Amino acid sequence: MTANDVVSVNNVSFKYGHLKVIDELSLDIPKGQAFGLLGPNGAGKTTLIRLMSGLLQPDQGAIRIVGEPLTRQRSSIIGYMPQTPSVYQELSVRQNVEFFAKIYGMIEGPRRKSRVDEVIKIVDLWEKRDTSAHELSGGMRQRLSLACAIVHNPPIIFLDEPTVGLDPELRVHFWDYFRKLTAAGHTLIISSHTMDDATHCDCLAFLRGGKVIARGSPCDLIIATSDPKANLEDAFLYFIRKGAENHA
Ligand SMILES: Nc1ncnc2c1ncn2[C@@H]1O[C@H](COP(=O)(O)OP(=O)(O)OP(=O)(O)O)[C@@H](O)[C@H]1O
Repeated sequence: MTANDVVSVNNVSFKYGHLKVIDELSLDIPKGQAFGLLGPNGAGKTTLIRLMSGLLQPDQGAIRIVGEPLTRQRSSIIGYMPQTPSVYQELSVRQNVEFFAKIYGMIEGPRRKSRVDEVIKIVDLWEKRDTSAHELSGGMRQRLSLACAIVHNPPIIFLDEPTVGLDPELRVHFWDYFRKLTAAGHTLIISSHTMDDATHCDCLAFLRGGKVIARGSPCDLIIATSDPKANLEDAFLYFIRKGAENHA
C-alpha cells in the first residue's frame, strides 16, 4: 500500500455458507483512477464491491478506506451504485435523490437543493424529475441510481456494472461523466464483464474464482501476451492459461 492508495484490501477471504467466493485476495487502488474489476459471471466482483463498501464483512483479512476501516460515521466518503438499481419505485426522481442526500447526511437547505438539481441534470433526467421511478425505463432507472450514489459528492465511488443494459449513446455519456469525476480526483471502482468498459479504465484487475489473476493498465495487460493482435479478451484468457500452467 502507498500513500496514494485510497482502498486497500489485505488478504481478504469471504464465504457464503460453505462457498468460498473471495480467496485471500489483496488489492490496492490508487486515488483518482477509474479502476476496473473484470471477470466472468460468478468471479466474485459484486461480493468484492460489497466487501469494500462495508455491506459485507470479511471472514479473514482487512479492508481500509483512506487508511481506516469503513465505519458508519465515515460511510459518506463512499458512494455505491448496486448492480440492480435500488430506488424507491413510488417516489419521484427528485424525491429519490433527496432521500439519498438526506441519508448521506446532507443538511437540508439551498445547497442540498442545488446539488440535487445538479445531479438530476448530470444524469439527464431533468425532464423526468417529477416522474415516479416505476414509470421510468430501465436505462433511466439506472441513471437515477447513479444520481443517488453521487449526490453527496463522495471521493470514492463503487459502481457495480453501471453500464449493463445501456444503449451505446448512454454508455458514452456515462463514461464522459466518469472521466470528469476522475479528472476532479474522485476514484471509481467499476465492476464489469464487458471489454468496452475495460478499455476505458486506467487500471484493471482480472478476477477469477475470487482471486486477482492479473493487474495492470489495459495496455500493459495486452503487451504481456506478446501477441501484437491481442485484445483485452485475449489478455484475460492468456492470464487464465498462465495461472493453470503455474499450478500444473
Ligand atoms: N447472497 C448469496 N448467497 C449465496 N451465494 C451467493 C450470494 N451472492 C453471490 N453468491 C455466489 O457467489 C459467487 C460470486 O458471486 P458474485 O455476484 O460476487 O459474482 P460476480 O463476479 O459479480 O458475477 P456476475 O458477473 O454474474 O454479476 C457466485 O458463485 C454466486 O452464486
